[in-house]
Amino acid sequence: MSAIAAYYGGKSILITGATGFMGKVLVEKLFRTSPDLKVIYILVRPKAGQSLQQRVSQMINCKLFEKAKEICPNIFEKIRPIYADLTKPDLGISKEDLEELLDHTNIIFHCAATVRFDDSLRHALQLNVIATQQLLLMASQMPKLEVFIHFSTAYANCNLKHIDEVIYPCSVEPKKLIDSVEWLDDSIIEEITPKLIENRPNTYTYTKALGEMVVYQESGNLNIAIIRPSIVGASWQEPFPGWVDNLNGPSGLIIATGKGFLRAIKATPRAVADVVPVDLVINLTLAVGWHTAVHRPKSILIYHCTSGSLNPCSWIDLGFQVLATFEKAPLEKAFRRPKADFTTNSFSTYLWNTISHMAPAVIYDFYLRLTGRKPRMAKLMNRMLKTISMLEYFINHSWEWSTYNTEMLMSQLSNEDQKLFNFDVRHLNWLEYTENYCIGVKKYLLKEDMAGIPAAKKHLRICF
Ligand SMILES: CCCCCCCCCCCCCCCC(=O)SCCNC(=O)CCNC(=O)[C@H](O)C(C)(C)COP(=O)(O)OP(=O)(O)OC[C@H]1O[C@@H](n2cnc3c(N)ncnc32)[C@H](O)[C@@H]1OP(=O)(O)O
Ligand SMILES: NC(=O)C1=CN([C@@H]2O[C@H](COP(=O)(O)OP(=O)(O)OC[C@H]3O[C@@H](n4cnc5c(N)ncnc54)[C@H](OP(=O)(O)O)[C@@H]3O)[C@@H](O)[C@H]2O)C=CC1
Repeated sequence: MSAIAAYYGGKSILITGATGFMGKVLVEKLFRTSPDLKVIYILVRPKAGQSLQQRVSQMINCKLFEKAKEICPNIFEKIRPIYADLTKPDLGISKEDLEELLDHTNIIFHCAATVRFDDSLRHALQLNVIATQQLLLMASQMPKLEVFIHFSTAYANCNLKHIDEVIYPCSVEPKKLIDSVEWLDDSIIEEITPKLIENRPNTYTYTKALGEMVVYQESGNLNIAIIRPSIVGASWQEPFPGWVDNLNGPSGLIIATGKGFLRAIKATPRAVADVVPVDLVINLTLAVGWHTAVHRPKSILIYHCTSGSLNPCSWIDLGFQVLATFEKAPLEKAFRRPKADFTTNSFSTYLWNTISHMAPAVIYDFYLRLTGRKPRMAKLMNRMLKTISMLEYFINHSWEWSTYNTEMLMSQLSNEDQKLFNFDVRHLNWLEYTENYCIGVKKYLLKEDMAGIPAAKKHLRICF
């Protein structure tokens, strides 16, 4: 009998960010391994004119949940969507809903965040820091709460080279900053942002670091653990290989490469591509939840969920593997033949961007105009270059993360739990994983049919 699966049985679990990439995988795994759990409360905001119930239906009716629905046919009854908006006071939760949450919640997984690299400091603070603070306050009023799991990122302290499983202080107190942005004008906040984030690349990593400080400062008597994943990619094994549903992290760039838009990128070829599969992150999360609840460590433990120190893969190897997969299973209607050159300085990057990215786009737009169609390629290319400029920092630096707590936890699991909640990245075969990732991107993100591969190959023959 799995101790971890048994722990979640009969529990009332509150999840923020359940409609996001990681949140969905967390909900799915919980239902698949602990179908006897009592209820999962998910904090959801209405979006794109959809009601909460419609959002839940859309989530549960996607392919990811097929297996879980077989194992737990009453998933719909066990999910209780709660209207919430994490940018609002009291998280936008109604009084009645709040009472229900306070009375019943046993476990909290706090996944919600803004993961945008270009967010304003005000908005990133609101979601990644203030909402965390409010959720902790709510948690402190829950008599049945056993554990609070907070999702951070391995890059919260990307201003350091070696990162231990500890909380590092930021130069400005989160509370002081929160007070200040309340009365400061947006233009002034924008002006001071570079000074505040210091040598971090964006407000995301900075506010995730502040979020950790808030967790530390406001933990009170709560039983808390923090998970810090690095770059989260498609699923490795569960519930099936290659599942991914958004463009974040490497996924968007994998598509851009497969479609022949992105043919060169400024990167340190031998730097570690610290990607971790989403199912591995969720397995670790559930194991941490169980361990923290059962063993109640004296202080907040931080768990790095990274691959570089145990099973490293370089950006150049990843690039080759992506190209090799798209040779066997190309994406449909590629703009150009896939290629993945790595540039190492600003001048060659500028040259490549002009010759290999912008020039073909401008020429193609000219052709579209000549044939009476609307030009679109240069605009798309500019957008891609902007995205790359935001991600470049992460492919041109290297970090070392210690994984003492993660390894300690692994050694404490029974054989059965090590299999059912496998988070041992040493078993990951990068070649196989990357191939499944690219196929997953093709099937689940782009919704391309595998039967179209011969036509896609034929199309590539006429590409330049
Ligand atoms: C072969 C070699 C592989 C190498 C592979 C290297 C991977 C190297 C990853 C490092 C990654 C570190 C990750 C840290 C780990 C965390 O802790 S955080 C989690 C990761 N977070 C992210 O990845 C968020 C990054 N994205 C953003 O911040 C914003 O999307 C951007 C880049 C600022 C763009 O903002 P925007 O201009 O407002 O655009 P947005 O509305 O978001 O999207 C505009 C268009 O761009 C597209 N797009 C959005 N994101 C992407 C994307 N990532 N890629 C492509 N297109 C995209 C959208 O589809 C959209 O197209 P349309 O639907 O309009 O046709
Ligand atoms: N993906 C990655 O590579 C990594 C992610 N992480 C961390 O993991 C966690 C999950 O990330 P991921 O799943 O990728 O992120 P997603 O962007 O896929 O999901 C974010 C979730 O937060 C919710 N959310 C955002 N704003 C609000 C709001 N105002 N009110 C209520 N809910 C809101 C979103 O809801 P909605 O569906 O309505 O938009 C969504 O459910 C985050 O804390 C992130 O920092 C850490 C390392 C790497």
